[in-house]
Amino acid sequence: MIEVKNVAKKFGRKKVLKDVSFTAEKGKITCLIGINGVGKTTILKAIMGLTPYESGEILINGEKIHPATYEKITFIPDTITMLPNMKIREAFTFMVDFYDSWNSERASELLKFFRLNEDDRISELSKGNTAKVNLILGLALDVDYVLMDEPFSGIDIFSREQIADVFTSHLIEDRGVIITTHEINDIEHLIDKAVLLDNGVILKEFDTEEVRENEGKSVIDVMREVYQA
Ligand SMILES: Nc1ncnc2c1ncn2[C@@H]1O[C@H](COP(=O)(O)OP(=O)(O)OP(=O)(O)O)[C@@H](O)[C@H]1O
Repeated sequence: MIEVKNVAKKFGRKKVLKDVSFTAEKGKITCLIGINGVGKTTILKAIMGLTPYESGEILINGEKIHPATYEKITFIPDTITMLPNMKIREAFTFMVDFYDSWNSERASELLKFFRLNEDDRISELSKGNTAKVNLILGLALDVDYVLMDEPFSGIDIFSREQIADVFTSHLIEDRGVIITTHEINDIEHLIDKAVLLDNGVILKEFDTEEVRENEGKSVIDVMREVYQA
């Protein structure tokens, strides 16, 4: 489990995170929802140990992040971090060199799933295909948790559907996934848990299926109640 406990973070004098607490479990897709600039990326970076925070605590499987944790968790940023002149194949080789947890078989399977060619150069890919390669770079790692920053942002409906298919396939297996989004519509049916963020605090954290069954409400219904209250 990933446990974010009372995390506070400032950039200069601006308090971006005031008191953020939530959990994300293995085997579940947790979605961190909030408008642009609310601090979603900052939370993912804090979980990864990529940005310091003033107070609070973040635990991954009960432990604070340490070097060995990077074989258990990965972060897929919203822009690709590979050099543009690399071919997809070269990006994969780079990953092999850096991560013990790289699973070449899964990478090939994902490449086939997305109908991409390993000889394609990253700089020559469309926006949607770049997003798919970026996703493969994270999903082909045998890790417990995958953090994805806006994986559906700015890409066409067919690419979005293809990416959504990955979430319901064996390629995710029993991993814990945290996705951020400011646009819930396309992914509402995929997520197990929603975490609503605003003004530096978590306004609500809920099990989407439970709320649907017990209260007959969709994620959007709950968002309306919470954000428009
Ligand atoms: N390195 C930084 N220095 C100063 N301010 C920053 C820095 N990084 C982020 N911020 C500010 O912190 C706030 C939260 O940013 P963050 O990127 O976490 O938001 P977000 O919810 O992920 O937004 P988006 O949906 O647009 O990606 C923003 O107001 C942003 O301007």
